[in-house]
Amino acid sequence: MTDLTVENLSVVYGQAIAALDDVTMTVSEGRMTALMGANGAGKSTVLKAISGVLEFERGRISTGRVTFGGQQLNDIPVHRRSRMGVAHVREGRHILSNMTVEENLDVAGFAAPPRSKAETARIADRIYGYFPVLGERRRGTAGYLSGGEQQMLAIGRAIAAEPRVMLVDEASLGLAPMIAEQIFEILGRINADTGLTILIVEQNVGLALRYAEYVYVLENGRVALEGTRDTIGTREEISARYLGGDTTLTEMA
Ligand SMILES: Nc1ncnc2c1ncn2[C@@H]1O[C@H](COP(=O)(O)OP(=O)(O)OP(=O)(O)O)[C@@H](O)[C@H]1O
Repeated sequence: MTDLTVENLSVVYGQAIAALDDVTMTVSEGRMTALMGANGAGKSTVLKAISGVLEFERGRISTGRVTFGGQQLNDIPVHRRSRMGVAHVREGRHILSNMTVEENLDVAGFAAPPRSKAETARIADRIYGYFPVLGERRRGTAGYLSGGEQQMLAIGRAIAAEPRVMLVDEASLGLAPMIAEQIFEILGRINADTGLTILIVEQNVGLALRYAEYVYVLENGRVALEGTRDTIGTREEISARYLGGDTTLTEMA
């Protein structure tokens, strides 16, 4: 099994800021798993420790390990992790604003092993199949896309690298509920069609519980709750207990 595991992971930024404390999680192959929690709970740090970008932020794993398919990732540099199939859609939609949609996908494909022109076109077509609006605007400048379209492109760029596991950080942030729902519906479809393992960080409890099969909730850098979608509790309970009862985070159109 190509499971992704985080075992007894503690992470520190700089000399002293403890962001994660003994976190253990399993992201099972082929599943969509969600990681929830209030602001500052440590959600993004988990994703950064998995993809390796932690090192760019003066963060380090103080104890514990990250493994993918049984192989320890801790000391493997970011570019090699992405070659191994770990894709990270970071918060804030990292796209190349001055390039076209098509160029964004081409450049992202360089993270994968070299491929032919025909293969590149086939993968782009698959991405346009999931996100038709990107296909319609393939020659348009990425920076002029709407927020939702830019989020779609950020996800498309991850898929262009043909990952084995995709980490998606707060895909719904700042988007209209309908657009966020649409993006999650597509993520669910990609997961179902291709069996791609997906780990989402999400503050919108309603969305996370609708699309993820298994859910972890972080509180102050520790796993406070975990369970399957059906057993973990209602979105009202999770919101009240772990997100300060902020219903704006759980409301859906
Ligand atoms: N680059 C950094 N340098 C120093 N401290 C950091 C850094 N990144 C995060 N932290 C701290 O680590 C803790 C966890 O942050 P993290 O971003 O992982 O939380 P989060 O749950 O993703 O929050 P949010 O929902 O606000 O994005 C917080 O206390 C945060 O201030």
